Amino acid sequence: MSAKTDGLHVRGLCATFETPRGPARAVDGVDLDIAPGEVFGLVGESGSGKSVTLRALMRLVHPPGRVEGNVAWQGRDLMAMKPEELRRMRGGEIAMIFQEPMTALNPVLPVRVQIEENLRAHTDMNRRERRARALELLDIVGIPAAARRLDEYPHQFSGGMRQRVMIAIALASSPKLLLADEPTTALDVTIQDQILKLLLDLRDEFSMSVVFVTHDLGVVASLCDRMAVMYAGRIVETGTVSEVFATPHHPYTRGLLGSVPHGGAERTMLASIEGTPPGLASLPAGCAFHPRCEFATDECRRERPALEPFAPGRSVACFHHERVARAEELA
Ligand SMILES: Nc1ncnc2c1ncn2[C@@H]1O[C@H](COP(=O)(O)OP(=O)(O)OP(=O)(O)O)[C@@H](O)[C@H]1O
Ligand code: NI
Repeated sequence: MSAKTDGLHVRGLCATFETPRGPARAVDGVDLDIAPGEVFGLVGESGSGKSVTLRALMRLVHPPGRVEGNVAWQGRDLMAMKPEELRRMRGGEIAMIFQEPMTALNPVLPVRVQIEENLRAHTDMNRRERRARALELLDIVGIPAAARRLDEYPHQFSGGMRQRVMIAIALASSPKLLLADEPTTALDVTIQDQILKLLLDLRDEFSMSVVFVTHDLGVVASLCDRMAVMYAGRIVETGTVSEVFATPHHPYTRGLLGSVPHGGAERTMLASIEGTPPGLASLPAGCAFHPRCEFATDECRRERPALEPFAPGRSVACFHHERVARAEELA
């Protein structure tokens, strides 16, 4: 593992669950490098392992689930951290936001108390400073009449406002890394846009890194610097967003991007691809994507392609990636 001391560096991350059909590797050898201030998009079909990746790297996969691999954050080894140290890190330097805010919010505590709790746990502010900062945070996330709303309970907020409350709580600790798992999917489009814009502003203000899990390619195009595409627990392609959108090298990426106009930042969900994703406990031999792939050859049915660099900053796990890229250029 490299000795880089800033950002997030993940090597060989695996997460395994026991299922009635045998062990299922939901995350299988994932590598990630996220620089400070970088916004990184993680995409892939439902079940490809995006959420488990985020949980695994925060060590939130509980037994009998197992996690292996190396995760270094600012030069510190998250996998070797004591539970106490890890708890301080989570919700502190590293914050997480999810699709469903009610799971992250405490229904019986006013919003003010929840923000101030987080400030108390993760900053050395005194009581007066915490009060002032709580108000400021609700303001930052764009909640109107923040002073009045501070003493309300989560259920008194609408879906979009509740999402903002969750973000305000997450940001109370001034995180350096935000793990965002489809935090806007449940909201209507205008509110989604406001919250995404807010996240970008906050990225600038706090210079935090963001790992963004989403099904929305428009979000990736307008928000993210680099991206990775996951299939059956593995990363099959990575690169800058503009390069991957312009010339996908993996047939799966090509399929996902199918409906996106080149360089377009329209709100476009991942295209659906013919066939279904494989069951994790019974992956096909060779490349897991081969049964759905129009480029597949005997080699693909026999051997599993490794994720390999083919250009600066670009990697792909496909024996035929040059053919795929050419097909894209001809299209
Ligand atoms: N606790 C668990 N026990 C067993 N299997 C699990 C567990 N958690 C997740 N999985 C399996 O791991 C695989 C990856 O799930 P994950 O939630 O990461 O997918 P995802 O890419 O986030 O999908 P979505 O886009 O629907 O959120 C799935 O097959 C899922 O069923
Ligand atoms: Ni998920």
